[in-house]
This record gives sequence, C-alpha cells and structure tokens, in this order.
Amino acid sequence: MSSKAQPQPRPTTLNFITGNANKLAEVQAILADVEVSVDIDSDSGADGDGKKGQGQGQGQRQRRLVLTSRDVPAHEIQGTIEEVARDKCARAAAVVGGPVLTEDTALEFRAYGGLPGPYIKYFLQALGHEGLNNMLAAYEDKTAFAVCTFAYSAGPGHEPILFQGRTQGRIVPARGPGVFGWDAVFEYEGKTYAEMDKTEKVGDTTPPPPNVAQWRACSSPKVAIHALVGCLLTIVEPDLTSRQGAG
Ligand SMILES: O=c1nc[nH]c2c1ncn2[C@H]1C[C@H](O)[C@@H](COP(=O)(O)OP(=O)(O)OP(=O)(O)O)O1
Ligand SMILES: [Mg+2]
Repeated sequence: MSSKAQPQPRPTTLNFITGNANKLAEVQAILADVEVSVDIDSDSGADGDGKKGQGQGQGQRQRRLVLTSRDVPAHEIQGTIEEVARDKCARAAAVVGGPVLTEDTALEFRAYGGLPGPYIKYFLQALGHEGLNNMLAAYEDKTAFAVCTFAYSAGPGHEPILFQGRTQGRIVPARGPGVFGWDAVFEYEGKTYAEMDKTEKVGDTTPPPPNVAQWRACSSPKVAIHALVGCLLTIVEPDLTSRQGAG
C-alpha cells in the first residue's frame, strides 16, 4: 500500500471490538492504569477531547483513553496472523464507522511450523486441552508461542496498525482452573497461565518500547498494548504502516 500519510485523528474513545469477555477483562486490566501525558500543539484544539485535563501546563495535559466494547461478529479470514488481524480490524472499522481496536490471539506450535497459529480457536473447540497435547505426542519439542496482535484503525479506509506481543512457553497437560481458552495448557516459566492471576499473566517488567517503530519487538501482550496506546496518544506516525512488512 502507499505510504502516503492519511491524517490520523486522535481518538479519545476506543471501541474494543471483541466477542470474548475474558479478553475484554484482560485488556481492561492492562489499561486500567493508562493515563499518559501528551504534548498538544497550541493550535490543534480539534482533538475532540471535550474536557480540560488536569495538571496541564505549557501545552501539556493528561489525556485518557476511554475503552468501550462492542461485539461485531465477523468471520475471520485465512492467512498469516498479521493478515487475519488487519482484515478483522478493517472490517470492524467499516461496521462501526469509526476508530476501533481489535485483538487476535494465536498459539503457534514450533513442531508444527507455527500452526495452529491464528486457527487455534477452532483446534481448541474441536480437540480440547487433551487433544492439543495429543497433537504434540509424537514430538519432543513442546514449544509454543502465544502471540497477541492488537490492531487499531482510525476508521473506515484507514490502514490498521499492528502491535504484537509474543511469549514463549510450552504445551503441558492441563493444570489450573482453565476457564479461559488454552490457559491451562500453556506453561510459562513453570506455571500455566491458568495457575496465574490476571496481573501475573499479563504482567511484564519490560518497559514499553520507546519508539513505536519497534512495534514488532514487544515482549508481552502488556507491552504491546502499552505501546499501542502510547502511539495513539501521541498521534500515529504517518509512515508507520509502511514499516509493517518488515520483521
Ligand atoms: O489469553 C488467552 N489465554 C487463553 N486462551 C485465549 C487467550 N486469548 C484468546 N484465547 C482463545 C480464545 C479463542 O479460542 C482463541 C483466540 O481466537 P480469537 O479470534 O483471537 O478470539 P475470540 O474469537 O474468542 O474473540 P474475538 O471476538 O476478539 O475474535 O484463543
Ligand atoms: Mg475471533
């Protein structure tokens, strides 16, 4: 696509489009403390913020993103994780007619060259936790990568921008309450996700990347979404989308 800059409106309200209540809860938990101070050009009053921030001075004020959620059912295409993520986000923006945030969670098995990847939902539905383990029975390598890809579109016709977090773990027989997806069979540093509380699961001490151009380098979902929100709050770099093919 062309790297021509489309003007990127600054969102203050983010429609998070998901049909998954657990996913929404985790993103809300991650974003609960997001409050970023942003430089605002003196002549750029049309930011739609609507209310004066506190603690402002010298063209700076606090800006908050308000997260709302809507389910826009849409089928997900086949393709790479990134293609699936972009397509879902673009469709959601078209339906909503405004800015949207979407998220796709993939689970890659190294022994399977990355599959099931973005199709994990259907594998999980068909096979369950035990079946996911059985898939790897013939392989010594139980390595899996949990890949969460956030996509943001400023609205219909605006190319989605992606932020991705990758976590390396391994597939183990189910442990823990396991109410959310494949949490009970994904082990990270000795615990399955189901054995962790939410904060521990999404927690990561790595600071968000200082530069949005490092969008692929996020080490966890938490870092990825912090980077995304930071990006939204400071205005999306016009040429960011042209970098997405790299890496
Ligand atoms: O942190 C997670 N821990 C364990 N399981 C998870 C996680 N996050 C998503 N999942 C499950 C839900 C679905 O079976 C598949 C992803 O599919 P995915 O299309 O991204 O999610 P979804 O269809 O449930 O919701 P959405 O409406 O946002 O597309 O992995
Ligand atoms: Mg889905």
